[in-house]
Amino acid sequence: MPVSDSTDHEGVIDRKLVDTEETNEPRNPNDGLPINELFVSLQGEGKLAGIPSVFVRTSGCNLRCWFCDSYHTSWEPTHARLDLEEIVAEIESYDADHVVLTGGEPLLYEASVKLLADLDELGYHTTVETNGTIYRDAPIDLVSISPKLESSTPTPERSPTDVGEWEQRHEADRIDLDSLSRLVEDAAFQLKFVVTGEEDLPEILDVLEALRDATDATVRDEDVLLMPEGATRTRLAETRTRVADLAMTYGFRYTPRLHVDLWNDAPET
Ligand SMILES: C[S@@+](CC[C@H](N)C(=O)[O-])C[C@H]1O[C@@H](n2cnc3c(N)ncnc32)[C@H](O)[C@@H]1O
Ligand SMILES: Nc1nc2[nH]cc(C(=O)O)c2c(=O)[nH]1
Ligand code: SF4
Ligand SMILES: [Mg+2]
Repeated sequence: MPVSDSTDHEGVIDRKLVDTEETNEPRNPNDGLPINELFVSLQGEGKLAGIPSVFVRTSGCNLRCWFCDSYHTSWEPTHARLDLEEIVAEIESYDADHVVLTGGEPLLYEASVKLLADLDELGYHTTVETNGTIYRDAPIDLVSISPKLESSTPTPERSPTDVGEWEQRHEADRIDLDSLSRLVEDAAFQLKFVVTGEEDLPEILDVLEALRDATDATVRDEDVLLMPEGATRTRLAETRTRVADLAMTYGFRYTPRLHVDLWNDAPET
């Protein structure tokens, strides 16, 4: 069960701790990681949906999707800085053998590599949720890549706050074929595209064609998942049937967002 109030759990993050340091700078892994939340839930998305998993959510992102369901890791980063030992101790206090490292963008940080190596040594199955723009050489059991389409780009009309420089930065950085190639070559992977409608499909086909040209790894259609855009039950109800139909039409896989069905947009779920 998700822990609704992290202060009830041993070794915890005080979610009220607000640290707005700039998080995109490389740091010494010994400095730990900026952690927005750490909780146990069911993996809600992708090939491993339904598996009890501990989620470690780093704060800070190099992109700014207008629809980001983790606003406090991207548009308004909020976190406590935890040592890797504290993070591992908190993970070990839960009864789960799957760990999902997510964010924000967890591969911004060299310390994520050290955390993944420590978890690997302890025998955990690790999934990394990443936007695919940054490659790091790390022991990962499943790299869950969610390349960002044009429909994710924030504009003054569809931005949760002042868009500033982010329309250009997001658009320039959202697809990096070199990183995508190296990520799919290194580990078992899934490509999980956030989809709103049919207009997203030509770009997905283009990204797949470019990736298949760029890599020797085999990218099967069953590794490609269409995920409905929606951070709330209400929004998902508008998108999911359309996206399921598109998966059938194009021969890709559909992934639900089980946690949204179960717990809507509650934190730590
Ligand atoms: C918050 S992101 C963190 C990891 C990484 N930054 C990324 O985007 O893959 C975790 C997952 O949530 C997805 N996501 C974020 N907001 C969403 C929304 N409104 N609807 C559907 N999926 C969303 C992302 O595409 C990604 O697969
Ligand atoms: N239950 C649950 N499953 C998830 N799978 C990926 C998530 C993420 O935010 O990366 C996520 C999440 O936030 N909650
Ligand atoms: S890349 Fe991920 S964390 Fe960053 S803004 Fe987009 S959905 Fe949010
Ligand atoms: Mg999430």
